[in-house]
Order: sequence, then structure tokens, then C-alpha cells
Amino acid sequence: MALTGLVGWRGMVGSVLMDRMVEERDFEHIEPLFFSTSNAGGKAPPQAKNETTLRDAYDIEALKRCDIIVTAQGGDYTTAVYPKLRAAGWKGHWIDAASTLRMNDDAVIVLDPVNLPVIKDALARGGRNWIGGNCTVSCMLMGVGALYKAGLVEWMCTQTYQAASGGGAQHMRELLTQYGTLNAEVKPLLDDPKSAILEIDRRVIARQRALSADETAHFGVPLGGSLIPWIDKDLGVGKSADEPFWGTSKEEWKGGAETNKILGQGESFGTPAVPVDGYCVRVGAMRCHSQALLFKLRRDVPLADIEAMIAGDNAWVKLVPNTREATIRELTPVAVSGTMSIPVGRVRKMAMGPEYLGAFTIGDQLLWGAAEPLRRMLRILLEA
Ligand SMILES: NC(=O)C1=CN([C@@H]2O[C@H](COP(=O)(O)OP(=O)(O)OC[C@H]3O[C@@H](n4cnc5c(N)ncnc54)[C@H](OP(=O)(O)O)[C@@H]3O)[C@@H](O)[C@H]2O)C=CC1
Ligand SMILES: N[C@@H](CC(=O)OP(=O)(O)O)C(=O)O
Repeated sequence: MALTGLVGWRGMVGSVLMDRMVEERDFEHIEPLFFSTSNAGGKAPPQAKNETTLRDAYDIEALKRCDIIVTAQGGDYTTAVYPKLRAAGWKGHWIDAASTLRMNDDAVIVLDPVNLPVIKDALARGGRNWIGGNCTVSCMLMGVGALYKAGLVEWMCTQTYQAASGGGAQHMRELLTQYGTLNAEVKPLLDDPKSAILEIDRRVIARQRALSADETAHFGVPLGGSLIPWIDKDLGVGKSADEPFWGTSKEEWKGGAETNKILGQGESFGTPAVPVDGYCVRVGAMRCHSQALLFKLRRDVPLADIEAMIAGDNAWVKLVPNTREATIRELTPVAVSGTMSIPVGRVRKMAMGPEYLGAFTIGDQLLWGAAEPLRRMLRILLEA
């Protein structure tokens, strides 16, 4: 059995990954070796078989024993360990949730229901680096990948509504704490049905604006009852307004760069890249990323054909009828959280013309957005 090193297994993404690996009985096919950055020598989780002690995640010799390493420990860990491990001659497979290596020429962004041919091609050429995609991009392609596969997309514009979990566990806590603080501020007024709503509103805004540096330590500004239209770094720093990427967030850049790389198209792949751009916005949802999409199609395709294409693309996509009732029941983060389902709804032709298509899609950013593509890549390697 392949000796499989697991790093980052107790973090938020790692815990979701472990749950899915248990559900899918992945541990029956591997000999796991659990690593820790903080508790080497401690007891490994119950999934351990022969190796029941946690190894030091910075111990290159211990890592070198593994045929496969799966890490959800984060980008700093990857930066610190991966180059040393390869420099030490390790030839195993590296499966990683972090973005650090994603755009490297020798790395494939894995999302097998969408890009199995790209993965297989890289495997045949000796590929060894398999990196999970950005959560927003992976969830989007699980929903509407069919339109790309059919070569129908001339360009796509995205408007995202991204959950707190994208920032990490502390961000989710901060959001909920802010909601609690705001509720507490106006609780007596809420309990009194005769109180004036504008007074409640005034007090909420005053409290939001008065949130301390500690109360906004992770997002930097209030998110509860608000939104933040910028995610990740500023790619335009130091550029003038007419240069590429001026005013673009890194999360927005990933939409185009990663979508095309996942599909095996773009500058270094022969097939021209499809322009993808838009705005990425943090909202007060817990762990589901939602996005409104506008496509310019290469030709006018009947709506029924488009719906059939989307619905038939993979086992997890679910076409939600474009009705009010179905939308408010099935196309929300509350409906989708913790499930593998990728609903796509609000599919309709837009007022700009018959080649302009709108859609709205949602995905659990810890499942299809992070953990699931990694465990599926592990199974692909085990079955290769
Ligand atoms: N959050 C997200 O939505 C996404 C994250 N990713 C990637 O995955 C990486 C990991 O993210 P995430 O899982 O959110 O990170 P976490 O902060 O939840 O976990 C990372 C590590 O922190 C250590 N840790 C310290 N204290 C605790 C604690 N109280 N509970 C659990 N773990 C603790 C653990 O390492 P140890 O056991 O060694 O101490 C753990 O593996 C990210 O850096 C990113 O690269 C990718 C896609 C989406
Ligand atoms: N940046 C994403 C989460 C994430 O971890 O993305 P990436 O894997 O591309 O760094 C978000 O905040 O929602």
C-alpha cells in the first residue's frame, strides 16, 4: 500500500478532508503517516494503522519515506518544506490545498470531473505535483464546466459572494461574534414590537462603526451586516492605471488564470485563453461561495440545450428551475452548506442579446472548493 503522508489533517480544510476520506473509505487503500507542525511525538488520529505516532512535519527524512504527501497545512508550510524535499531527491506525489505551487509549469490544478484528461496527460508525462484550485474557481467549474468543455464560452464575467470560511476558521468566528455583538446592542429594542426600526438601524450602524481593532482583527473592517468588495492581495500595487492588473485583486486574477489552467488552455497550452474577469466580494455567509455569472457565448444556443448540457455534466451539478420558489429553497448557502451538491440556477438569456447567458451557482468552499479535489486526486494516483 502507498505510504501516504498527511499534513494539516486537523485544520479546517484538513478536517473536512479527513471526514470525506473516512466516508469514501480511502484509508482502506493507503498506509497513512500523520504529521504535525506542533505536536511531533503525539498520538496520531484513529485512522492510523501501523504508524500511530505523529511525525514532525518539518522532518525531511520522515517526509521522504512517503510515496504520496497530501497537505492542507497552508502556503507557508509548502514554501518552507516543498523545495527542500525535492532538493533532497524526493520523487513522490505532492497533493496540496495551498495556492503556492498552482501556477508552476510542473503543477496541475486538479478538478477531475472537469479536467481528467489534463490530469491523465500530465500523469503520463511523469507529473508529480497536484494542486487544488482556488475555491471560487473550482466550485464555478463544477457547475458550468460543461459550457467550457463544449467550447461555447467567448468570455465570462463573475460577481462572487464569498463566505467567511475562505479566510479560515478565525474569520468564521469573527463574523459570528460580530453578529452576536450587533444583536446584543439592540436586543431590548428587538424584543419590543413597538420600538422604531430606524432607531434599531441607527444603533446597529453606530456599533458597527465602533467595532474595535480586536473585534475586526481578521477581516480588518466589519463584515457582520456589511460586505467587503476586495479579497486577497492588490495586484496593481505600484502600477499605473492603464497597466494590466491595476485595480485587480488577486482573487479576481485567479478567476481567469486558474480557469484556463484547469482546462489546459492559455498561453503555454496552445488553445487560446478565455477571458474571465469580475469582482470578488466577501459576504456574511459561513462556508458557501456563491457567484453570479454572465457569459458571452460564441453562438446562440437554445436555453433548453444549455440546461441539458449543464445538468448532464457531472454527478454533483443540479439544475435549479428558474422560478422564485425553487431558487429561494435550493439556491442558497443555507441549502448547500455541508453537501456535495453544486446547484446552478437563474439560467436565462440576458437583455443584451441571445448570446448573453446568465447563471447563478453555489458550492461548499470547503468540500468541492478545497478538500474533495485532493482526495479524488489521491484515488486517481492509487488507481493509476
Ligand atoms: N480556508 C479555506 O477556505 C481554504 C484553504 N486552503 C488552503 O488550506 C490551508 C489550510 O487552511 P485551514 O484549514 O483553514 O487552516 P487552519 O488554520 O484551520 O489549519 C492549519 C493548521 O493550523 C494548525 N492549528 C493550530 N491550531 C489549531 C487548532 N486549534 N485547530 C486546528 N488546527 C490548528 C494545524 O497544524 P498542526 O496540526 O501541525 O499544529 C493545522 O493543520 C490554507 O492556508 C490554504 O492554503 C485552500 C482552499 C480553501
Ligand atoms: N481566497 C479564498 C480562499 C482560499 O484559500 O483561496 P486560495 O486557495 O486560492 O488561496 C477566499 O478567501 O475565499
